Amino acid sequence: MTDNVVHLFKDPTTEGPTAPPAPLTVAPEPSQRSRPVRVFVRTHRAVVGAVKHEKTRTAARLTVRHGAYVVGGTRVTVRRAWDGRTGARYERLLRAAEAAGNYEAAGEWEERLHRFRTERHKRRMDLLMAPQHVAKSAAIGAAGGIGGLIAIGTALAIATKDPGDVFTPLMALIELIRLLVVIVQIVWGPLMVAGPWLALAGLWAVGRQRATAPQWALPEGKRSDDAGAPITPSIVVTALRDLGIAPLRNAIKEMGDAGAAMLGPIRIAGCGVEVDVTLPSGVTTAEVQSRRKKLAENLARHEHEVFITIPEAARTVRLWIADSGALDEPIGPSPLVTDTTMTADYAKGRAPWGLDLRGDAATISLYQRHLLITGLSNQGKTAALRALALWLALDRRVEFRIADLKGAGDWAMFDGIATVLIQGPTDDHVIDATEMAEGLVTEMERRLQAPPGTQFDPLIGIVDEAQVAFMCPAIGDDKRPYGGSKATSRYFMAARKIHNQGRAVNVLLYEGTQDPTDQNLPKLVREGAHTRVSLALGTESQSRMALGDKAVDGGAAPHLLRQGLDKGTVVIASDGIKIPAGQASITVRTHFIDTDDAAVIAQRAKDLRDGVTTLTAVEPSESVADALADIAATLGTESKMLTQEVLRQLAAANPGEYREWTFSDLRQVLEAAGAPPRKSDGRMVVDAGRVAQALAERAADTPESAAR
Ligand SMILES: Nc1ncnc2c1ncn2[C@@H]1O[C@H](COP(=O)(O)OP(=O)(O)OP(=O)(O)O)[C@@H](O)[C@H]1O
Repeated sequence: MTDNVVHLFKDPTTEGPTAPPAPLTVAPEPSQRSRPVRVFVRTHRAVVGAVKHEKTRTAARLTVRHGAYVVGGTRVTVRRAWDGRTGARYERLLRAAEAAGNYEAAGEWEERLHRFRTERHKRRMDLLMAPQHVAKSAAIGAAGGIGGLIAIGTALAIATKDPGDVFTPLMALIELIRLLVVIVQIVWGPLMVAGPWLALAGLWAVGRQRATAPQWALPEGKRSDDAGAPITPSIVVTALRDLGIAPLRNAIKEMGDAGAAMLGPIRIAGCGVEVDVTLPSGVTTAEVQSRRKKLAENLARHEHEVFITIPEAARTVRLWIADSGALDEPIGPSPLVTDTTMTADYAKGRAPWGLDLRGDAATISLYQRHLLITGLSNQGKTAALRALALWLALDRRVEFRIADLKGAGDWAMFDGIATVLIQGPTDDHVIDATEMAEGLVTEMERRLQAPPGTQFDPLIGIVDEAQVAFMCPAIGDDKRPYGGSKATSRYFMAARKIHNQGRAVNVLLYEGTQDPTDQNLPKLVREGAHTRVSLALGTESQSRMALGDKAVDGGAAPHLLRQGLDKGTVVIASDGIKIPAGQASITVRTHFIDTDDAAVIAQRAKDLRDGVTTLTAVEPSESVADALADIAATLGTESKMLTQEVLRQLAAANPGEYREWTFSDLRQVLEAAGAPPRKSDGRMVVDAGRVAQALAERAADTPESAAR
C-alpha cells in the first residue's frame, strides 16, 4: 500500500470522542406558542382551586358542623327553658291533638293549660308579697342567730370565767364570712373567664346530642348513617313534613315534637314496617300518594321500597316501608315444587302463588273468576299465569284448552293435560285460537241450557299473548275479522261472551297480554275479568288499563315496579285473594317455577289423569252465528225493515249473540257485506234486496271464483 491510496472508510484512529446525542424536542408551531396567562385568570384559578380543595372543604364542614351544634343547642336549651316556664308545651300538644282530629285529647290538654295558668298566677301574686316576707324573715333570722350566738358565748364565758368569750362565737361567724368572701374573690376571676366557655361547651353538647348539624356538614362516615336506618316516629314525621305539601308542613310545625300524634303504632310487617298516618285537615290522601318518590327518599329508601295505600279510616294513609334491600332477596321455591304430594281443589282450594309484602303466603282462589294478566315483555307474565294453571292441573276435573300465541314452548308441558294446545304466533294460530274460544262459547251455551242445578266440571280456556289475537288482520270467509274489537270481530266477541256468561257454568277465560293499549286489549275485555293482575308496566294509564281506576286510585302502582328487577312481582285486584281491609289491591312476589320444574309438576298432573289426547287445532264451531244470514232471515218476506226492529228481532231469536248489539254493530256488518242501511221516509231501514244480493255475492265468492 502506498500513501497515495485513498481509503473509502473513516480512519477510526483519527476520530475524536463521540458527543452524546442531542435530545429531541418538538418545536411548537408559531401559532401554538403559549401566551402568558393573565393575572386575574391565574388568581381566579388559584382561588377556585383553593376553595375546591378537599382540605378547605373539610375545614368548612368542621366549622359549620360545630357552629350548628352550638346554635342548635342554644335553640334547644332556650326552648326547653321557655317550655318549662310557660304554657307553650301544653299549647303545642293542644294544637297537635286538634290537627290530628283527637278532640278528646285536645280537651284534656286545654284543661291542663288552664290549670297551669291558674297556678302560675297564684305563684306571681305570692311573689309580690315575697320582699316583705323575706325582709321580715331575714330580720327575725338575724336577730335570732345573733341572740343564739351570744347565748352560746355567755355559756362559754361562764365556763372559762373570761368575759371576753361572750363574743367569741359571733366573731368566729364573722371570720367565716370574711373567709368565704376571700375565697369568692380568688375564684371569681377564673370563674368569669371559664364560665362562658363552660356554657358554650354545654350548648355544644346539647346540639350534638340532638344532631342539629346539617347532613352535608357531618364527617363522611356518619353522613350515610340513616340510609336504611330503622324507621322511627320521628323519621316518619320529618319525612312527611319535608314532602312539599304546605298544609302538612305547617300542621307538623305547629305540632312540634308532638307530630308523632299523627302516627299509629309502627308495626313489623314482613320484611318491613307498616304505619297508619292520620293526615291533618286540608291534606288529601291523594297528595301524599302522588309524592311516593319524595317520601321514599325522605325515609332513606328507594321508591319501590315504599308502598302507600288507603285504609278504611278517613283521612288516613297506610305506609309500608321495606327494610333496605329486603325486596331484592329471593323468596324461595313454590310449594308446588317442594311438596310433591300437593293436589288442588278448583272450587274450595287456593293456589299458592307467592308472598305478599308482609311476608305472608299469598294464596288465591280461582273459583268462577275470569283472569287477566298484563305486563311489559319478559317480566314473568307467562311464568305467573302458568304457575296458577299448574296448580289447577292438580285437580283432575279441570279441563284446559290452551292457545299460546308466542309458541316458544312455555306451555308445552300441558301436552297430555290440555285437550287443545295451540302453539305459535301466525295468523293461522290466531284462527285456531279464535275457533278454540268459539268452542268454549258453544260449550258454555250448551251448559247454560242444561236443567238448573246441573254441575259442570271446570273448563279453563287460556290464551297467552292474547294481544296477538286482537291485532290479527286476518278476515274469515264470512267477511268477519278474527282480530279487532268490533261487534263482528270473532275473537273479541267470543271473549266477551265467555266473560258475560261463562262464570256461572265454570267456563273461564284466562288471558295473558303484553304492554296493554286500547287496541291490543280492548276496554270491554279488560273489564270482563274478575281477577286482574299486572306485572311491571310503563305508565300509569297502562296500570289503569290493567287493574282499573279503582285499584290505581287506591294506590296500586305497577308502573312503579322496576322493569327487569321486579320480575315476577304482581299487583292484584281481585276478591279471590285476601286484601287488607280498605285496600283495593295487593302486591305479591310470585314464586318462580322454571320450565323444568313446570314439566315435573305437569307430569304429576298427568299421572292424576286417565290420559288426555291433546289436539293442536279445533274444528270450527257449528254455532258461530252468521250475522248476514240471520239478518236475511229476520227480514223474511219484507222488502225493508226499520233497523230498530231488525235489532229487536235478532236479539229475540238469538239473545246470546245479539242481545248487546247496537245500531253501529248492525251497520258494520251490513257495510262490510256491501248492503248498508238506507234512509226511507227519514228513518233508517235495512233493505232486503241489498241483503239478498250480498248473500248471493258471498255464496259466489269461492276460492275458485276468486282464481277465475
Ligand atoms: N317470579 C319470578 N321471580 C324471578 N324471576 C322471574 C319470575 N318469573 C319470571 N322470571 C324471570 O323472567 C323471565 C321471563 O319470564 P316469562 O317468560 O314468564 O316473562 P313474560 O312476561 O311472559 O315474557 P314475554 O315477553 O315473553 O311475554 C324468566 O325467564 C325468568 O328468568
